[in-house]
Amino acid sequence: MRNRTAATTLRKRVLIIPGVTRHRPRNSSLGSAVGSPFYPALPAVQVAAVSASLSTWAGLDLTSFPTTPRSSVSFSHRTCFATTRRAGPTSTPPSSCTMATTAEQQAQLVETSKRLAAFQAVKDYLKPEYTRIGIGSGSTVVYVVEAIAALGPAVTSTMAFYPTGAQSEELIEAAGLRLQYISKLPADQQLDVAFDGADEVDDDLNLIKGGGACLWQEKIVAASARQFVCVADFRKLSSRLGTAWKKGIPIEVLPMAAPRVLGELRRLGSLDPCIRPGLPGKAGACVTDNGMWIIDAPFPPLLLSGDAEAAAADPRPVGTWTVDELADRLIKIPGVAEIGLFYGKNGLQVASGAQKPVAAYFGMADGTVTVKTA
Ligand SMILES: O=C[C@H](O)[C@H](O)[C@H](O)COP(=O)(O)O
Repeated sequence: MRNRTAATTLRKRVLIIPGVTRHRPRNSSLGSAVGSPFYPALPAVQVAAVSASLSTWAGLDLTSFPTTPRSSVSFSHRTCFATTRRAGPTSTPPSSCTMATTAEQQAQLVETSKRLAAFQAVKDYLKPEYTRIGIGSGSTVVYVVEAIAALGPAVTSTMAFYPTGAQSEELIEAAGLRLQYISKLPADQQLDVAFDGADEVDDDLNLIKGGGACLWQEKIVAASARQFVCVADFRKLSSRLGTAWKKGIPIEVLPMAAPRVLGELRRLGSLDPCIRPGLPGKAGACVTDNGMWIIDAPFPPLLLSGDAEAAAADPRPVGTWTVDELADRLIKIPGVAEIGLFYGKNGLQVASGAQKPVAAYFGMADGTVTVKTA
């Protein structure tokens, strides 16, 4: 009863904006962005509600939420809206979680959030009839593999798993899943689905990836899948790329070209781009699975196409780009192997080669999972 009341209250707060298929609470901080030159049109991303006995299904111990009273962590059917914000500290957990005071508690909260999102994404997108599954890189994907392995051989024995690098290759093998390589995938065939993490996700489901120095193989695997599904925690949910993730856009470069690429990046308005160090594990530059280096290139928050159209009358500040504009410029710089912007189309819009996810799952700090779909 308590939860039904909460859901009803939230539904009453939904604002219907003509021409926009997005749901948002009236008091969302995004409200102040509506009508501003850079944030005039809310993108066509639907924010769906997810809940439903997830803890039971995922086998989670809710007491692992260190600070939220058990009674307030509800998985019964309740509406959960995206908490997307325009800028600033978008990763600040809701007030119900501010009791997570120690670093250890915060870290635990993040891990639990990742795991919740991973189990829900696998539940929703891994169909028993699928045979080819892409597995991305990073700390969140660990839980994706855990969720898949938990389905047991009855479901997974007919599936082959395609890694995006050395880490995911090890994850697949350690989970007892069948390893296969994207180089063996016939050109006229696709993966059924690929799961991967992200460093930041914007309102149009553009992504920043590569924070862990994996992006090139990830992009190939994502673009080889009919559906790419992103799994993340609440810190990654953002309105515009570059607001929460301040380290810059990861760019994989040929080492001998790095100085020239840095120069080009500065000319495009990047604020202090730099070669990522391998420290503390390795002296010198960070070397990717592909023998390349990573340059991290910070830019001012990236606009969506709708932002740019509305701002056409005003000259944009130097270095202010839309995601698509910047990505198209970066990928053309000689020496750039691949960029950590996943942008353009998703698997619902094109038959193959899509970089953007069809859905992004965010484990929230209050124990719910928010899903954004294309
Ligand atoms: O380079 C790493 C990959 O792009 C990861 O998917 C991304 O950094 C997210 O990693 P995590 O799940 O550890 O936050």
